[in-house]
Amino acid sequence: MKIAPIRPVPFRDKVDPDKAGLVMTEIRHAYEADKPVVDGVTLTVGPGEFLCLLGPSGCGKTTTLRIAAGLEAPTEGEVRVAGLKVADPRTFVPPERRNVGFLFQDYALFPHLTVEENVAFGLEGMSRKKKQERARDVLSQVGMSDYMQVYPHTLSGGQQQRVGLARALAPAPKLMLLDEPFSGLDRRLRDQVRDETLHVLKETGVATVMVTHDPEEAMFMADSIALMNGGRIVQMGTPVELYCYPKTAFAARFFGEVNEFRWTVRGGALDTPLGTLDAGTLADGAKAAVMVRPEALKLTAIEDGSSPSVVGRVLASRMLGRSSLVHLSVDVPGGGAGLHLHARVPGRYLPPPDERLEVGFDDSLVFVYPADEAY
Ligand SMILES: Nc1ncnc2c1ncn2[C@@H]1O[C@H](COP(=O)(O)OP(=O)(O)OP(=O)(O)O)[C@@H](O)[C@H]1O
Repeated sequence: MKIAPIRPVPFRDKVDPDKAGLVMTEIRHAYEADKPVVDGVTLTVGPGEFLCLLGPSGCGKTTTLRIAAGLEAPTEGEVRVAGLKVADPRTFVPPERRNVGFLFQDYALFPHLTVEENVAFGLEGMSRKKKQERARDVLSQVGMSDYMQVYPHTLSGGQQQRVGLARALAPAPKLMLLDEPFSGLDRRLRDQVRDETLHVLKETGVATVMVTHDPEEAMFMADSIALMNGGRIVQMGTPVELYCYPKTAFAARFFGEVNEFRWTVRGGALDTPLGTLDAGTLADGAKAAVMVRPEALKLTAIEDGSSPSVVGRVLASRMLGRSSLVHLSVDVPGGGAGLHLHARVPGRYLPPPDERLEVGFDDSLVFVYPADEAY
């Protein structure tokens, strides 16, 4: 299997809508009157761009994908695939005429057809020989040339998924739609299949939208991520923008563990037990929700005779494989229970309980929100 380098895609704001793989404008959808599950979704997926729809269960991401696919007609809004209008209140182009490829978790292969016949099945308007050639080409692209004449039941889950990908790519769609395609695979296989899928899709250069509820998977696959909650896109951007600059407490929490505590703004700043933080636009006296990623905390041994400004007492240390998690208590002014914080450090680092360590932090991974929006 040929592995192509992954090249950056142009920034989506500069994408010509006529050249975009998908443009969805002000999409609304309700299965029951007055209960919208998609509520004003607007997005563009540029040529060759990989966009993940990410969000918690029930936030409307699958419905958004189904609307792009033509498996659902939107109640309001417009959908364009490769420059052609495929849905608006007066237009509805069915899925098979939208030039889209699908890969779903349960998108089963036909058991009575060989791998090659499965892939050739959806090809139209070409001779038998051409269909066979095309099927062979895409099967070679996904590394399945050696299995063309076998039946799907003899293949592993990962191999079946590769055939599913080849079948979806065979008609050279302008847009690929993937709905949690790896969730049926066990973890090790999933990592491998998703890596292969990413490289194949990038080599093909097809615009892709994938639904996932797993932020790590989204960051692994995507050029851009549309984070959804309650039927709306609450933040859209690159993985770095979402992880390092979450605009809301919801986004900060969704992308990974955060240490959280409330603090009051005094003199335009937050004078927290970890150090002084910028209060942003929060007024004096306002309550802030402070969120600190565990990997933002830096732990160092205290040298004899030194007196660091922030000291944490180790409560427990746990090895998690690639990293270690240290539970700490940091004193708060005036005594009391102390702040219970988790620090994530690379590799094996297991300081014993009660050891005292200097605590520093990387302020690019510390976020401050108005407490009334966060809780
Ligand atoms: N065919 C349907 N009829 C009625 N309600 C539906 C239908 N499909 C989905 N829903 C509801 O619409 C809401 C959004 O569902 P959707 O599947 O789009 O969300 P999701 O973010 O993909 O969630 P999940 O990850 O759990 O699939 C949910 O409350 C769901 O119960």
